[in-house]
Amino acid sequence: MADLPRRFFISGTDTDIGKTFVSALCVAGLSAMYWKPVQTGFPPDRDRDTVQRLTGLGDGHFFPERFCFTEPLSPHRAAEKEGRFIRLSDFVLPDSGSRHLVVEGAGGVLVPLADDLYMTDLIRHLDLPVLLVCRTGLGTLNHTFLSVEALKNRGIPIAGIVANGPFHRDNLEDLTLMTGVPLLVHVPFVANLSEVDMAVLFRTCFYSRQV
Ligand SMILES: Nc1ncnc2c1ncn2[C@@H]1O[C@H](COP(=O)(O)OP(=O)(O)OP(=O)(O)O)[C@@H](O)[C@H]1O
Ligand SMILES: C[C@H](N)[C@H](N)CCCCCC(=O)O
Ligand SMILES: [Mg+2]
Repeated sequence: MADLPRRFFISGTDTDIGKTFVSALCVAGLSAMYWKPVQTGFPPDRDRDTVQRLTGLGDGHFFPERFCFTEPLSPHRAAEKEGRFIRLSDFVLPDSGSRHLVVEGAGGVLVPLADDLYMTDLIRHLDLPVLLVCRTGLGTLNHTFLSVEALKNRGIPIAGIVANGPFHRDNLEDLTLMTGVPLLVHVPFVANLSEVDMAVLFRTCFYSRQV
């Protein structure tokens, strides 16, 4: 099984890349706790609810967001539109006890939380290793290499890459060979989410290595 730390931060190479989907996999497969520190576009978007729907787990697996903003924007702009301000001191990592803890970011690794405050600053503040979610197709090499460089340059440990989407052997090999970051797992595209058992899919993905 791909080694996963007890507590980790799921970031990605972009928004809409599959962080919540991969979070749901990990929460289901590890019976973990889930925390989305900053949610924008709520309502209607709430990743916490999506993870609960996909996993079928009870409220006890979910910590409340530290910030929810209405506008579906970058957190710094969403906060500004509500006259609010995000500071690092606002964030305290919740205690998940003996359970795994999955923390999901918003967008990619350098999304701004405020002027001169970025998602990477939050990751370092929480002192968590990163699972970096990327797409599998054309374009992922550049996006992933840029994200890996941003994390490495800030001394943020990367637990591994999660390649999310249709299988692409060359890209999956290059992603790890050219970054030195382990490819933890390839998550396939699931056509019918209503029929998938996320815990089973987690074990299928994380216990059997495809490349
Ligand atoms: N492997 C997959 N199979 C099927 N659908 C997927 C898969 N990965 C992601 N999706 C779908 O793609 C959409 C975007 O995924 P997701 O919400 O996880 O992105 P995100 O990175 O969490 O976005 P945000 O930055 O807003 O948090 C969702 O509708 C999700 O269900
Ligand atoms: C609204 C969206 N679903 C995310 N929650 C926030 C994504 C911020 C992306 C900012 C950017 O990289 O341009
Ligand atoms: Mg999400």
